[in-house]
Amino acid sequence: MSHNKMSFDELKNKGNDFFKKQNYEGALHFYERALTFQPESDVIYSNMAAALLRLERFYEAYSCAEKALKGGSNNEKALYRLGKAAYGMQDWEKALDHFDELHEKFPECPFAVDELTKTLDRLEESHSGHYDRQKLYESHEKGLPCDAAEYEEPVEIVDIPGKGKGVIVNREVKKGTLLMASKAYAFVCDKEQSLDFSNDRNETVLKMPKREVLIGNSSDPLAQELEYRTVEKLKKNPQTAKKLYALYAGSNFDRNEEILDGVIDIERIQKILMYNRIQPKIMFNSTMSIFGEEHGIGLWILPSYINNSCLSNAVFTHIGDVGFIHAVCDLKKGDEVTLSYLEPFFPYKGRQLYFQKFYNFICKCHLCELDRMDELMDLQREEIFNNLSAQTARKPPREALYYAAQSLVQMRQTYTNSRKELQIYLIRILSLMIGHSALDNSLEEEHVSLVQELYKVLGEPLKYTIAPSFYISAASSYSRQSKPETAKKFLDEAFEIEKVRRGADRTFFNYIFSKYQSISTIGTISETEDPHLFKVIKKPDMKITEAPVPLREFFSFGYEGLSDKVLAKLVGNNRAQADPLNEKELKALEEIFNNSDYTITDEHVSGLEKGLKWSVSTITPIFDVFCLAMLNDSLNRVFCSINEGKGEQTLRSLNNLLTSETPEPVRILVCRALTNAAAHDPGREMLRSDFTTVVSLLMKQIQVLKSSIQLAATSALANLSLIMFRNFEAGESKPREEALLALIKESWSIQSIDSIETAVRLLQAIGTLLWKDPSMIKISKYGGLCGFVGRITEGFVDKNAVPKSEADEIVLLLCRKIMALIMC
Ligand SMILES: C[S@@+](CC[C@H](N)C(=O)[O-])C[C@H]1O[C@@H](n2cnc3c(N)ncnc32)[C@H](O)[C@@H]1O
Repeated sequence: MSHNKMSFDELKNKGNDFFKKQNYEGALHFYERALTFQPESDVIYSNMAAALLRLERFYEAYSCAEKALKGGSNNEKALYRLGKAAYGMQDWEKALDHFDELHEKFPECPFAVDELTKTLDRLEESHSGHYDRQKLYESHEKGLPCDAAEYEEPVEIVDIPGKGKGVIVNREVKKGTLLMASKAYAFVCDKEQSLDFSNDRNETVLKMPKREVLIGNSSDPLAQELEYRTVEKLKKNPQTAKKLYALYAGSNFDRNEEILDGVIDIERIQKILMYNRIQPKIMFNSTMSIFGEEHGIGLWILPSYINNSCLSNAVFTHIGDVGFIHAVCDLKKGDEVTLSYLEPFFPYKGRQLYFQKFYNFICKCHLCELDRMDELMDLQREEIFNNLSAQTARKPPREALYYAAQSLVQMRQTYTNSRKELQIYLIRILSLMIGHSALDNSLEEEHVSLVQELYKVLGEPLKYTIAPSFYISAASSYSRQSKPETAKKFLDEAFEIEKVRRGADRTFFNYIFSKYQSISTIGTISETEDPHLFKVIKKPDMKITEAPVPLREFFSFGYEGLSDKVLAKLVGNNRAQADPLNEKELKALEEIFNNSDYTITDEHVSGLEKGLKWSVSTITPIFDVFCLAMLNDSLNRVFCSINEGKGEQTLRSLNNLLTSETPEPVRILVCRALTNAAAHDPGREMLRSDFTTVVSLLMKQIQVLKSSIQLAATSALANLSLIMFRNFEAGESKPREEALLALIKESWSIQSIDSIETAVRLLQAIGTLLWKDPSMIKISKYGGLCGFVGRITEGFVDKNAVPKSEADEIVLLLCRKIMALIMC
């Protein structure tokens, strides 16, 4: 039937069909046409309200629900939709009135009480500023919307000479006070990065009334998506144009200009986003916080009015799209609220360039004024720091600390006493030293005392941007040294800071801490006497008890899981050989197998040598023994040393066996032998002698879809990464690059990973391979390693869902850690 000839009922039914199929735009089209027959139809208005609610076009939904209510046929639905629309408009009073009426008139309505309770919660938040952060956090983690009201009681927007508009406090407030809470106008979470932000969206924007189109000028997909969502929000709720267009958009735009309804001023929106969007990861380096997992980019209207100070008196944090601003100093009535648009970690010149380039202003805050007066000294400081960075770049941690300690003395001398609290370069050196000391377990004492030293140097405001992660890392160190008391002290300090900067109470802090502290200290905090503090990672089912990156020790395949059948098979297979092992040699291999206290003799060596020449169909029991022999210092030397032993020959034979013609059980054992070879120096030397080939061959084994072979190969790979990492620390970088290239090259042929243990090993191997080397990170970035890491992770964990097991969590954490490494 032609649509033009449809009756009212047919149009209504058609609309309902579309609604059921969740095509709300389609439904609206037919409802609107039905209205041409019956312009006052309350049923149609009520249905339209429902469709508009689904489309989040709250203002129109409200007006349709009002009309439906006037018609009066089904007041229950109309009232409910009216309340929902008011809720979407964040008009809590109105929503409360409608839900109240709904409850009163229709006490049986199943939704009324829930909606009333929710609305009352929002009203309470908007008046008291009390939020259930854990609930918000859990919603966000589950990918659900974060339901929260705005709060702005203690602040006001005013004109600030020389800065345009700004925010002041309208009363005296104490440090830690919540100054505002704001629901983002538009928001994109980092977790969504893997989503395909569709390309044809630009077209939608182009079709709209506009002045000029510049869309797509930003290359960051998150920023582009934010722009898209901002425009979408405005399109759906044009009534919000006024508050959006009132934001600062640079000197070429008059924020008071009347803009016709429905006009999407793209150029202005882009400028508004440029000047006002908040991206904590980049601006405040919040990876340094234990809450660093919550990242995103958003436009928050009220916080957009806050100006910059490099030593800000407030701090921005967010849970999903709900932004919070807390005072981090006591403030007097009328004081301007400030945020640091950029970590003050950056030196003066860098900060100024950043502000000029991205925000078009010259910062005259207290820190910048001091730095400006001190500019010559700052140049000298920069030089000292840059020299130190170059000097320590590829040095082992101990040596790096030695140089840094000297620079620290030099740096101290560049500061006069009057600059006690603002010694950014001292902080930078100390942070660098903390970073180095964290790489070496034997430097734990130094690590902790450096953190303490940093604390003395940090001024109040800096504590809130820089400190918590350092406290946590010192707490972990003490915990590892079995000093739970001191560990707890540091953890308490971290809590005190998080209490101020994000209003965390102890329960929430512990909740987040137990969930995320493992990002930086995964699997390394041992149980302490205070189990509620260091609950940490429970042992996952699959025995992934440790998953550190970079790896701390070599993996090895031990005696567990071997049965006496191996020996019986050895004896049996020996009988079938043309040149069998003699009694003494058999006995010697038995000793290796039983790990009895043996001193190596010629028979141990000759037995293995002979055995390794057996055919692939009979060789497995020999390999079982050979794997164990690799763990023995002397046998490892005999078979692996390049200079004194048969290293070259052994590696060649092992490599030759890693072809597809070799039966899988043998290849598994070869991978295990390669893994175990790393147990001693000669074995490491052997593996180092031809990294590239070994890495390629191991990666090929991962292409076989079987857990045992994948696990053996990834374990060997992880060991190789650790060898390379250690050599890199000692100044050698070339083989690492070659190995990485080989890994990337082979990675594309890996279809699937069979077990979560393998995923963990592989991620650890990759993380260790990249650790701390900018050139490797560059290769990874451009070589597409991120995609590979993402694929490994996605095979096990839905990135947007809550991990179901500890093992899932470890995979996710490793993935995040590697991504952070690559994307930083
Ligand atoms: C996020 S907005 C802040 C609110 C803005 N002042 C307004 O009028 O809406 C950022 C812009 O504010 C101005 N601004 C921020 N901090 C400033 C400061 N410390 N000194 C001068 N201007 C500043 C710059 O123009 C910057 O691009």
